[in-house]
Formats: sequence, C-alpha cells, structure tokens
Amino acid sequence: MHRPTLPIESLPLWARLNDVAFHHVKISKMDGRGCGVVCEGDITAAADDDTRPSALVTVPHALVLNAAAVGEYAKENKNFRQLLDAMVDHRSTRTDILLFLLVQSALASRSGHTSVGVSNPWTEYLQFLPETVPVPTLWAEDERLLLRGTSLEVAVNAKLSALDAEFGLIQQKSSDIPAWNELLWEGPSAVSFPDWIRLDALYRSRSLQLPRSGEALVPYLDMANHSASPTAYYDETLKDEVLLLPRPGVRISKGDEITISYGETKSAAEMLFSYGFVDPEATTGESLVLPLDPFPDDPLAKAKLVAFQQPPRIHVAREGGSVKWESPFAYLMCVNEEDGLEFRVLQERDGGRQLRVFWQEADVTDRTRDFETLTGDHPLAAVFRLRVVVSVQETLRAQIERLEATAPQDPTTPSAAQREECFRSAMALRSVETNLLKHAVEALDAERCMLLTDKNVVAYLGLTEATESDLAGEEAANETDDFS
Ligand SMILES: C[S@@+](CC[C@H](N)C(=O)[O-])C[C@H]1O[C@@H](n2cnc3c(N)ncnc32)[C@H](O)[C@@H]1O
Repeated sequence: MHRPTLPIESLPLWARLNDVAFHHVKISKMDGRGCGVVCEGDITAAADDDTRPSALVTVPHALVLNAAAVGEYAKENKNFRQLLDAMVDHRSTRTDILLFLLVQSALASRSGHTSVGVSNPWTEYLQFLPETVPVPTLWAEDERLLLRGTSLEVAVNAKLSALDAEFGLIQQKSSDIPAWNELLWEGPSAVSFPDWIRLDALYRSRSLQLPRSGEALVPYLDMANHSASPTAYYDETLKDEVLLLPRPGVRISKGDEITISYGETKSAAEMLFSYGFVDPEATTGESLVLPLDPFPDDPLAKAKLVAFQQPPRIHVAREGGSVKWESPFAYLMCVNEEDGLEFRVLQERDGGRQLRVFWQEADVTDRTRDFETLTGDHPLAAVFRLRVVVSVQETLRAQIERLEATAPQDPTTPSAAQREECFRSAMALRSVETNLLKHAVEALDAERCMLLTDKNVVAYLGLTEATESDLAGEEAANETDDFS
C-alpha cells in the first residue's frame, strides 16, 4: 500500500484543528526513539496527590479510538458496518480498531479516489506515525535469528502465524464485498501482509488502558515515550477527555523530554515484543515465560493437555533477592495412573462425550491447575515435588544451552543484515534471560538436593531401585534362558 506521510512539524496544526489543547509542550524528534513530547517551559507540580495539576495535553473524547468509537463510525458508514458484519465471528476491540485503521490507511493511500469509506481525523493522523516500529514482528529474518533461545523465539513466530491467518481471513471476507475489494485489494495500492503487520505493531505499541474508555488509541498523547523514571501520567476526566499530567512533585525544565511509564512490571521480553526496546534502566519486572512440553513417552500426555485447557508454561521471576518459578501444568504432568490419576470419558445425554479428571477417586476436572495443592497432602508429596523440580530444571537447562549455542559469535557487532537497534535489544534480552535462568537453575538445584534427603523420597527411591534391580535380574535371567 502506498503510505502518504505528513511532517511532524504539521502536527500542531492538526491538533488545533481537532481541538487538542497543549500547554508548555511540543512534539519533537528524539535521538533513537522516534518522536517524543518535550517541555517548552519550566514545570513544578505540587507534591500533594489531592491537587490535580494543570494538564499538559487535553485530548477531546471525540478523538479517542476505542471499541465504542469504531461502533459510532460504523453507524454513520454502512459500508464499514458491512465489513464489521463480515468479520462477526472474529471480532474483538483490537480487530475492530485495526479494521478501522486499515480502512483509514487505505483511504489516505487513495486520497479521495474512492466512493467507499468516510475520512476522519484519524485518516490524517495516521500519516504522522512512524513508517516502522522496532518490534520483532517487523524484524527481518536475519534479525529474528537473534531471538533464538530467548522466550520470544516461539512467541514471535506464533504471532506472525496468527497475523498471517488473520490477514488471510480479512482478505477472504472483504473481497466478497465489491466496494471493499476495490479499496483494499485491487491495483498498485492494494494492502499487503507487511501493511497488516505494521498496523498491528502500531496498535500494540501505542494502545492505552484508559480508566473509563478502556483499551484505546489516543492521538497526540501516544507520542509520549517510556521511562523507568517517568515525569507524567495519563488520566480521564468525567467528560472522557484524556489528559497528560505531570506527576506529583516533579520538576520538568524547558527542553526536557516528558515521559510516561508503559508498565512497571513488564518483563524485558514483553517490552521488546510490544514496544520494540529493552529499557536498560528498568530495575523491576525481571521475568520470563517458557512453554513446557509434556514427557514425550507419557501415554496420558494428550489427555493431560486437553484437561489442562491452557498452554502449559513455566513462569520464572526475580522477586526481591530470590528467583521464584511457577508451573501448574508441571504438577499434572508429573503424576500418573499408579499415583492415583485417572481420566474417564463420560457419555452425555445429548450424545456428546466429556473428559473428566480424577485424583485419588475424587473428580477434579475443574481443578487441573491446582495439582500442587491436590498432591500436597499425599504421603508421596515430596516425591511428586522432586519430579516437578527435576522436570522444570531440565527445561530451563535446555533453554540455557540453546541460548549459549545460538549466541552471535561477536557479541558486540551485528552482521551486515542486522540493524544495530535490533542487535542491541536482542543482546539485552539474551543477557537478562540467561542470568535469570541460571539463577533459577541454582535455586532448583538447592531444592532438589534438599528433597533428596527427605525420608519419604529416600524410602521411595530405595524401593524403586530395588524393584528396578529385581527387574534387571529377571531380564538377565530371561536373557540367559533365551541364550541357553
Ligand atoms: C507510544 S509510541 C511513542 C512515540 C514514538 N516515539 C513515535 O515516534 O511515534 C511508542 C514507541 O516509541 C518508542 N519508544 C518509547 N519509549 C522508548 C524508550 N525509552 N526507548 C526507546 N524507544 C522508545 C518505541 O519505538 C515504541 O514502540
């Protein structure tokens, strides 16, 4: 799609024409961070939380792009209504807003040479937005290789597959409607998959959770960059205007950048995935999420996955001085029929079939995430915990090995096919995750050693060893029989 652009210097005019009020601020190009909000005077905000300071920016409710605003646009535009209706089974706030943005971008690219769609302040505003966003879904293949071994390796590939499926669906549903077929899919300015990935990236990196209007895009205010020590925050008035306000007690000098926080507890992976950078100053939010595969030789693996109903994962986080981990699936994964786990398929009255899960004869179908508690008062609880600890530790060790095996040969210089900013972000993520995983493996090792001294574990392992050597003896005897 051809993307017309407007210089950021014209933004104040667009803002005035659309009733955005701004005081002591301007939007300027920042070094390495695209545009940002810059202070044009000296601001000192009262330290007292109860006095609301004067707003730096006020955006009228009419410009807030949320699910309700898309609904209003659809009321006035029956062609757009038809497009939303065609997607009826696949709608969410995100897809509604993305479809709206897709239509506004297409309208801008055809600049009035179309009878479908109605221009709106967003048709122009989109032209001030950056050509690209440094999120990994927009990285080149050689750049995405830098994420091998990190928690984003699987996540980014899964996101690209999901975007591809979503784009295919929109194309299929809208090309049956002649007006949309003409606007979106015909001629040299047809929409392409990279256009869809960019719109998704713009949405992910700029959407806010507003207290009254919910998930939304707010023009002008979305020019504010992130800092771990932010000087401003956003809020909504009772009239649903969105305000950018200085934080209580801050002093902002003329020429300083005004920043907000994109989330204090977001991990490095989440920051890179959603915003395209890793904040080197972040002191909180060190965590990661990895997929956990059931044992490949477990005959109950499939039933366990179905019964668990969610993707199985391990969550690792640094809390205070120590590293904590959590994996509800690992507890279900590590028990079997001989421990008291059972799956039954029940025939329903309407002929359907239902998978039910039993632990020690009790129906626990609705508690498959609770196996840590369910197994906690069993005489073999320490044995189950040991199995879980060993399995989680093995998964984390394998991840460290993959991180080490895929590390760039020169950790300071990107290859010719990799952009410096992608390389820097990926290396920062690799370092945070390697560190966290190593600390988690150490913590798990300490727990494993402790569990190996538990009297129930010792007795259980002694019994298993005895059974195994009996079996080995029997096998040896059989072999001798066979041989003779
Ligand atoms: C909400 S927009 C902010 C405005 C944006 N800089 C622009 O030019 O349109 C979020 C994007 O700004 C950039 N950004 C924000 N804070 C940053 C930071 N602290 N370091 C690097 N990039 C940042 C990232 O590209 C992010 O995806």
